[in-house]
Amino acid sequence: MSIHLSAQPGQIAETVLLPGDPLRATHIAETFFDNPTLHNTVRGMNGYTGTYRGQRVSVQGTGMGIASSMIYVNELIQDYGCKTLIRVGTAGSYQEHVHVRDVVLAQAACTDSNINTIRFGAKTFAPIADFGLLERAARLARERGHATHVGNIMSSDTFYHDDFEQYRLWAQYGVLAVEMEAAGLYTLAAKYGVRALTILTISDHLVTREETTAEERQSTFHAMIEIALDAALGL
Ligand SMILES: O=P(O)(O)O[C@H]1O[C@H](CO)[C@@H](O)[C@H]1O
Ligand SMILES: O=c1cc[nH]c(=O)[nH]1
Repeated sequence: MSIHLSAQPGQIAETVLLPGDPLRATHIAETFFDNPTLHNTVRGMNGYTGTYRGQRVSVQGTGMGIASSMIYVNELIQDYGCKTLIRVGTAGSYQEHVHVRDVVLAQAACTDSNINTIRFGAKTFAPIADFGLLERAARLARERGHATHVGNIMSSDTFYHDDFEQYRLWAQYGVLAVEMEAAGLYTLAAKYGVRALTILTISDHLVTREETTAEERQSTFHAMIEIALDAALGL
């Protein structure tokens, strides 16, 4: 047991998928895992372990934002020995050519969060994905023909910005989309020497203002989940 997870030692697999939404965790376990067992309900943050194509795998909801998700990532690595952490999340597109339902593989994550100012002061740290995982995921996405983009994203502490248009600066620098956790995940993965990747599905569009429903966000977006599970096979 850790402070925020009630799983017993050994109950969580070395590979963990990390959706922000705990109900997406339930959906993933029920749809993709064989023999899933629920190992956490503390704070309603559902976590399950099962097998996928014969390999043990877990899924753990992290809540929204870097602050919440880093608590789970810390405990999964330090208390449960997890080695491969793949976030499967939703994101808002910053770019006209990155459409709703497209997949984004986050090669790196900018952030407006203070997490790395606290660590590194005025010097900046570049939070990046594990290259091996990224390469596997990119190959799988290409083979499956799913509209997929690889590049930089923004992990923001703020969902509702006072100035909606502030995203345009990041868009000018080629940032593809915004979510709220990847920079924290990548930073902790670097600190502890484990693999991490963030795979996102575009759920809404800051340029066109197109949106998906909460139901779609919770239970569809299967392409990214299959890419995440298959990219981790054999690791
Ligand atoms: O769909 P999830 O994984 O929660 O990810 C995105 O959705 C939430 C905001 O609606 C934030 O957590 C953001 O990162
Ligand atoms: O953080 C997020 C997630 C989805 N859509 C957004 O606009 N922001």
